[in-house]
Amino acid sequence: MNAIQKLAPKPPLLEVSGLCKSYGGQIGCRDISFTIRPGEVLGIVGESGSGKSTLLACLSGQLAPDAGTITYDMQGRGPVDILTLSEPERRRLARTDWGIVHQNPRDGLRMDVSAGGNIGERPMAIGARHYGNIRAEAQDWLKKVEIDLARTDDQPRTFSGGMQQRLQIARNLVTRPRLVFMDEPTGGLDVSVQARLLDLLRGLVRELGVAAIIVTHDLAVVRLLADRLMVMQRGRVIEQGLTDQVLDDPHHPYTQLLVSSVLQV
Ligand SMILES: Nc1ncnc2c1ncn2[C@@H]1O[C@H](COP(=O)(O)OP(=O)(O)OP(=O)(O)O)[C@@H](O)[C@H]1O
Repeated sequence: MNAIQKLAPKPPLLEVSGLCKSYGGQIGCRDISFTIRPGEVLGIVGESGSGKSTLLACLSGQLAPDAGTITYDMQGRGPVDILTLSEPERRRLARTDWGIVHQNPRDGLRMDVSAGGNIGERPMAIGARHYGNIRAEAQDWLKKVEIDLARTDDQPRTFSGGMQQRLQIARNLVTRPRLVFMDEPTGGLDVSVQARLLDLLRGLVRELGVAAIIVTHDLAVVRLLADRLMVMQRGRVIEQGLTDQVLDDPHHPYTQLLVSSVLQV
């Protein structure tokens, strides 16, 4: 790589343009455009009903938008409009290049499969076959997310909420995805458990250089994890920029309310 190539900005990993989704007459999200570069973490905040989950569901292929394009730089293939991918192609993308961390770990884990099995399933789904290696990798990830190896063969239903969430994170990161979607990853957990989980997430995201889109009500979460921030209100993006800039010097009156905590999101 020459000096000019080193200095050139990385091409976008994800490019979203004019994305709209309505439910009948009800606006879900409207005219959303942004880009994410490899390794970048984008936070999305806004009050309840502002369209965060709708946007995340469209981006991660769980919901079909009414208009707009979502271009993803697929490994070995280059930029593709994910809305034109076939269903098997999109499923493969979701298993390999992407991770999805749900607010409720029950939505992202198989509760009747052991903790080790929950992690090992992902590498198996993309071709890993050697049982010893799969188990070793699963245990390596259990260690990374601070789950006692003695619990490898236990089902997640016997885990606490915080442990389940850490297991869900390990399950998603084991295949080293390039983009992870997270919906309120610390929601529903005790404050002390949230703080530890956030620390862990921050370390893993940095170590792996993974890009992430994090939807949250919690400004502390974006302050700690997100490079850039998008603020949504009534389905639209009303302000976006570097996280510290938006939070320290908010321009839109709604963002000012959010930051001054007058408004409970
Ligand atoms: N399945 C649905 N049918 C009809 N309207 C919906 C549906 N899902 C969402 N909406 C509407 O779309 C708008 C955006 O909702 P969305 O769930 O995306 O917001 P949100 O910001 O994620 O809210 P929350 O923080 O409460 O999860 C809201 O007005 C909501 O009522």
